[in-house]
Amino acid sequence: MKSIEDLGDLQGKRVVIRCDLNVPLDGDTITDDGRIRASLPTLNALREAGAKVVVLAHLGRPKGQVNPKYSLAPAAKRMAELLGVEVKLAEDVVGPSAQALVDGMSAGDVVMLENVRYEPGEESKDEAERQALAEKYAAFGDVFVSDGFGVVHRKQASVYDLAKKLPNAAGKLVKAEIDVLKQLTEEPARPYVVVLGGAKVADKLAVIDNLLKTADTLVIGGGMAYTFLKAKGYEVGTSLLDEEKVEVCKQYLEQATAAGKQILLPVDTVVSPAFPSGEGPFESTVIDSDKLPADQMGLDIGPKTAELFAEAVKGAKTVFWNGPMGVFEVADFSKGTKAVAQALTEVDGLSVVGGGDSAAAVRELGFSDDQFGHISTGGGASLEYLEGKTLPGLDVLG
Ligand SMILES: Nc1ncnc2c1ncn2[C@@H]1O[C@H](COP(=O)(O)OP(=O)(O)OP(=O)(O)O)[C@@H](O)[C@H]1O
Ligand SMILES: O=C(O)[C@H](O)COP(=O)(O)O
Repeated sequence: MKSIEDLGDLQGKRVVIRCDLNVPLDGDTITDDGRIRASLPTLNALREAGAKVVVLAHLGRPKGQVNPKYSLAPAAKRMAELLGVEVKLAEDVVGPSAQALVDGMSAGDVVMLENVRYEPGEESKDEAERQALAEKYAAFGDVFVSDGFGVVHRKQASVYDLAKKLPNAAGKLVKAEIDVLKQLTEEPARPYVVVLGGAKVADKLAVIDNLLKTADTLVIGGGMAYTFLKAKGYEVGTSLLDEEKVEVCKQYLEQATAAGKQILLPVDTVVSPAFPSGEGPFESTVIDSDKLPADQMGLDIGPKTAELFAEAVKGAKTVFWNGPMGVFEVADFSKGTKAVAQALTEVDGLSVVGGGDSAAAVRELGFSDDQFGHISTGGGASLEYLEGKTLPGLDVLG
């Protein structure tokens, strides 16, 4: 994997860079700008080298449709503030607006294209469709820099196919993330505990198979937990559930027992009649996990679980955590996430938090970055790296 220094003299060259600017938003206010800050070292280095910097990024999952809700406008504005230079945002991804802005660039300028996921080709399973879009991205640059670590697990046009079309290098963020995550794959100090939560249940259940081989204990909370609770034969009310994965979760539980590994699940749950929206206050009750009423939704781990999980975390020598334990954005459902975050700060060893919302959660709940060994910008990407999987966006570089 080359570094940006290996790309030769960048003075006046157009550098297309893939960043992960998938930041949490409340309306159009960014609630955590960590991923934008993490992109700055590479962007600054490119500008200092005299490059014309063309930023590609996604926000959310607009599924190939233009949708102003997923515009990169807030990210472009924040990037401009942090860089201290103008960041012009194109009105389209590869259309006339993008072309005009790229054509008008001078050395050191930064232009951002609109959300790459507005283009159906970006996430297409059809390689030819992705390639055709990647060709258009490539026409905007002389070289490509991959720095969106949070998205390197996706085989998508701006992450994977584009790298095949231009001389490429990994950015500073990608390099730095790998340096830390390597410590977790190469003989981690034990006990090694992995904590999983969040809402991307289908995506992240798949990593458990391999994590069961490397980690000593898996702690499962957040939206991930209910598919496991169902696999144990419990009813989960209206909680987040991936019905198709119940059988797989049963197998994971059996696999763990056979391998002498632990999977810790919530013993109690904070439930509410509906997903919280608006200002609140919200009704909430603590219920044992095997007694969830049919009309209630689990939105946080309960206090007994918080204690159980915190003990497991504190006893570890290596911990990786991805995915909040509950809907931490709402104070009533943030206690479990806070308890786990607190436990991570007390670990006598390496503690790593990964993921857009997970990083946002620890910061929003009052913790500072230096209380953890590392805060990774990658959630799914970090998990797949830890699994030992080949990540398309890394594999393609070099
Ligand atoms: N019990 C639950 N029910 C519904 N949503 C939940 C529950 N617990 C947590 N969440 C939601 O999960 C979301 C975060 O999940 P996600 O898997 O995206 O984590 P992440 O850290 O952002 O990782 P990545 O970077 O891979 O996206 C939060 O918005 C939170 O409200
Ligand atoms: O938030 C993330 O994990 C990355 O930005 C990737 O987003 P995705 O899961 O929608 O591909």
